Amino acid sequence: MNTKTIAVLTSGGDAPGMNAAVRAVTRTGISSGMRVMGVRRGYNGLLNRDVFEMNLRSVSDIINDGGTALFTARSPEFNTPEGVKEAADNCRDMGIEGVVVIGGDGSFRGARDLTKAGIPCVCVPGTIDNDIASTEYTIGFDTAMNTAVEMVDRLRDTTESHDRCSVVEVMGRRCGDLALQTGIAVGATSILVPEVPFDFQRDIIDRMMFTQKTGKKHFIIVVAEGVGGVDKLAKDIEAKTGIETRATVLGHVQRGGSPTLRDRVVGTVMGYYAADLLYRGKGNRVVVMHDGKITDVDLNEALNMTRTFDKQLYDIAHRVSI
Ligand SMILES: Nc1ncnc2c1ncn2[C@@H]1O[C@H](COP(=O)(O)OP(=O)(O)OP(=O)(O)O)[C@@H](O)[C@H]1O
Ligand SMILES: O=P(O)(O)OC[C@H]1O[C@](O)(CO)[C@@H](O)[C@@H]1O
Ligand SMILES: [Mg+2]
Repeated sequence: MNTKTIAVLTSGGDAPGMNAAVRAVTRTGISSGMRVMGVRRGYNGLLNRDVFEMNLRSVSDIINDGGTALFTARSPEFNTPEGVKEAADNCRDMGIEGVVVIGGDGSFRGARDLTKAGIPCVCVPGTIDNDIASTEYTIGFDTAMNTAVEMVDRLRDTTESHDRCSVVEVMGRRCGDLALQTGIAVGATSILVPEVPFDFQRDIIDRMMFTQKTGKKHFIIVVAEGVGGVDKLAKDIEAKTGIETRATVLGHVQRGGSPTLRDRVVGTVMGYYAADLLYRGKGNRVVVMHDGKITDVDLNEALNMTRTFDKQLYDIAHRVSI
């Protein structure tokens, strides 16, 4: 049986490209003959019934916007058995037969619970962290990487002018992908990620001293948020090397901005795919990128997968930063 009324929401941290996905879900759903409801502020919108019917023009002029036009939230109220039941009851009451959830791993766990409570969900990976095991790519990652690179390039100008060292923290709570890609692109002397334990002397100081001997006078150390501690690290580096060192946390600036071409295109294709799955009566799925192609996997299986960090790329990064 085809789903006749579906809803779409964005949840967790916003990510550039979420709007492209919302737009594609809406237009694919409507052009397939379904009603499409927009839910504001993630799972909170299901609890508060903050839901409105979308038309083809509801999603005009958002493909180029950062953030999410549906707003987002982290909802502790939903993350309880009572909250999930209330959200599912509200969906039934409002005639919502399936939900597209655009968000990160936490949002996917919420979608699994909502599916179990009788409302089939299809998940779309939208997070700048790229930390979802079932997919090679999450919407927002490319824009965030490019923003981080632009910001570190600016830091490099001042770092170089002063013969200093800059320790810069990029986002990524439990995932070093953003740090790794950014670190490579800015030629960082060291990249610290939560997936690979580091030794302060061997992986930072010795590297700085080695490159200094061959004439290097300024240094960039990229640190993932999941490693943290950049202020202390900067002090320790300065104390050990005598090189003036500054710490910078890039923070939420990395989540904003107009999405790159890649995030608009991947967001569009994943959104289309998600609405089409619900149209074909398929729930409990995650839309993923696998070998560069968009496909789907079972939601429970997706949540049981473990992510592998690209250690080979990490090693290459350090081989060439000497
Ligand atoms: N284990 C869980 N069971 C049910 N719902 C959950 C669970 N974990 C998270 N959620 C719901 O999903 C919301 C978003 O989760 P979370 O804050 O972890 O962000 P996310 O989707 O992982 O995105 P990101 O990490 O990219 O910011 C939570 O506020 C909560 O409502
Ligand atoms: O916006 P908040 O709640 O401060 O969350 C920050 C977290 O969200 C993320 O940006 C992912 O969306 C993480 O990289 C970061 O740890
Ligand atoms: Mg998450």
